Amino acid sequence: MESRFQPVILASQSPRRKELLARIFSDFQVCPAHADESLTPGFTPKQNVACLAQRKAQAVAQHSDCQALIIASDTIVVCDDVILGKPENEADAVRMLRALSGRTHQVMTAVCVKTPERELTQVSVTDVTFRTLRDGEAEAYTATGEPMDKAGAYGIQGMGGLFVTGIDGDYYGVMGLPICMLHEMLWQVGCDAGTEKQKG
Ligand SMILES: Cc1cn([C@H]2C[C@H](O)[C@@H](COP(=O)(O)OP(=O)(O)OP(=O)(O)O)O2)c(=O)[nH]c1=O
Repeated sequence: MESRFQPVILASQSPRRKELLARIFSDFQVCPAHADESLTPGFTPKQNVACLAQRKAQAVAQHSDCQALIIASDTIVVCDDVILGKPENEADAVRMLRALSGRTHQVMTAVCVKTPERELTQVSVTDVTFRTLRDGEAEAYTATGEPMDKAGAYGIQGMGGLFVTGIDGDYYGVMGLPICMLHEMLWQVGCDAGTEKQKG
């Protein structure tokens, strides 16, 4: 069975998500979502990240072909119930990295899959443990620029991986797109993405 949804649209500007979605679909469109990314007071971190992914999917759906399959995602880092999004500036990045030093935090990535008939949202949660950072390490890492477009101010797939002593959960969820969970969700909405790449 082939996907009956055309086209497949990734509602994201993230190069990591594009790279990871290419493991499932060989052909898809990329359409960055312009959605309100403010948090909702009173929501848990899980509810907030789910809501952000839904907003991104809905924003792109408004301008899309009626048979489109839209995939949107949002990633947050949660440390002691405090949500860390992308750092606002270098000082903010250093502050986040120091908060994560020597501790275990959660990375939550929500995925929203939207078809003409259905909208399905799920959240992947992964525990990530950082070793204790030495004096000056947070500043030196921030100066590389790598933290600036990433939730929690680090990239596990880059030099940020040097801080990680272990993870419990989905590595790809930490990177921004949990491909195993997404693949299962695609089945649930009636898109047979198969185990081999197919045309979107
Ligand atoms: C924790 C962590 C986050 N990230 C990234 C994934 C996300 O791209 C980013 C969190 O920001 P998001 O707001 O989830 O996504 P984005 O702005 O990059 O892209 P878009 O909204 O258009 O989809 O942090 C990593 O790349 N590696 C990591 O280890």
